[in-house]
Amino acid sequence: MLSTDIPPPLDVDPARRIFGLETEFGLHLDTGAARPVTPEEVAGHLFHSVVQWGRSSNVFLPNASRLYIDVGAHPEYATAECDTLTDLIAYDKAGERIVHGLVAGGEERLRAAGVEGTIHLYKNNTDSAGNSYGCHENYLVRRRADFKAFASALLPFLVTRQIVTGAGTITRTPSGAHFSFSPRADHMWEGLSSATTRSRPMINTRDEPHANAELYRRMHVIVGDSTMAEPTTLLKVGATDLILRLMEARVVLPELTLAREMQAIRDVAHDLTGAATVELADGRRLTAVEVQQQYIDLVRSHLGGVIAPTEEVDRILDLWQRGVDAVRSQDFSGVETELDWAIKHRLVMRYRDRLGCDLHDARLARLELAFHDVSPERGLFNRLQDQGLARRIVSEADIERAMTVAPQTTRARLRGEFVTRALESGRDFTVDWVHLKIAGSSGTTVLLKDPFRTEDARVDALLDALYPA
Ligand SMILES: Nc1ncnc2c1ncn2[C@@H]1O[C@H](COP(=O)(O)OP(=O)(O)OP(=O)(O)O)[C@@H](O)[C@H]1O
Ligand SMILES: [Mg+2]
Repeated sequence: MLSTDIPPPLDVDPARRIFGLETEFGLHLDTGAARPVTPEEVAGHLFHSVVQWGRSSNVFLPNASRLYIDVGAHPEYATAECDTLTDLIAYDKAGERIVHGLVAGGEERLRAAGVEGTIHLYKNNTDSAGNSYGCHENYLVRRRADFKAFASALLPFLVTRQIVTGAGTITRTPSGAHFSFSPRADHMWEGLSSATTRSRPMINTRDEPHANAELYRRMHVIVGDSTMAEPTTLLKVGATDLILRLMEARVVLPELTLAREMQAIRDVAHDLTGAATVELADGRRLTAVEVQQQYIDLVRSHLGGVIAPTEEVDRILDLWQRGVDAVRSQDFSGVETELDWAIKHRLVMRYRDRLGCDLHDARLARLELAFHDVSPERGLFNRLQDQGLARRIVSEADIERAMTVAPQTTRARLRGEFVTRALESGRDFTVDWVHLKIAGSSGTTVLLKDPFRTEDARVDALLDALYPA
């Protein structure tokens, strides 16, 4: 039986939103092995244990998140649907731990295949061959006829957001090396598109809401850098959410349409002084600092109106303002334990000074890579965080729980319970963002179109069906 009867949507608070983060990890094998080892072989060994229990290298986990190997042998982890930013951060961090948890088994399998080596997983955005991979942000928004114009209106914000939420990177050019705000900026080719790989847009407009398509769209932002520091992730998603809230309430945004988005995103990325200007469609020239300040001021002017004041909103606005101020004043000390680019900038510059080298030095490239290593022991970011040099938002207990238990306030709760119980029962099952199904049997499929629904009698029946009397 295919059960498509959907319960009526719950009375949904318009301020509630579903968030999800997808992260692709860089994979590298450090080995002196005599024979060549392809990334596919390494990925295969890394995912061996996953395939053992999940019968696939593309699975949904008991924490309701998705783990798979993407093209190019990049492991990808997509968080379950979260409806709070703190949950989102905890599930994002849980993903780093989960992929790191595969490393020891992968190395053992490699050893058995005659290859001694260390597997590194990097939560970064580019590899040494110049490939770019990303962190995709997903925001549930209400469906509207003018979605493309709506998405387009977000571009000036996204192009300039990197001065606060960029991951920071050493950029090497034939004429030297310099520190830039974002490694991803140079790999963006257009503003909007429904394709991802071929054209590399900032927003992917493919209409795949993973929800009731009459009510919702999924805003799929693919321009952002993967971020290590919890406050940076809070700001990246939190500030974007605030702008989306204003746009959904039909607040008129300041006229900031860019004349040439691709030129602008590169110019902003490569100018750490914040003095470079971008050209607007109306001929004005503004700095990224000025553009971001307009968005901050707009949000502030709607506090208490469209935007309910909360401690979290205060925290986002405070960090956003301090980030913009740091670029404006060129004194980065106010954000160097919170914003990824500033944390990395401080580390890189200290090593450069200590080594007496210039930014082109290969040792600094290795330092940058080690910053993104997800290993709690080897990862430099993780070590800085342990030393109190990177601030936290969530607790260790939150992250540990997020590794095995689904978010309880969204549809993910139903998926998490189904996956957990189906694995316990030993029954075959298939799951995606909107379906739960016990394989074989009578083929019962439950369609979960409402991402906010946490209770469902059809899922209870499905759970019962896992253990036939
Ligand atoms: N209705 C929804 N609105 C917003 N985000 C959602 C919704 N449903 C699921 N998500 C989130 O969207 C992300 C989907 O990740 P996934 O990697 O499967 O992306 P995709 O764009 O569908 O596919 P692919 O990466 O294969 O192109 C997850 O983080 C998930 O939590
Ligand atoms: Mg994905």
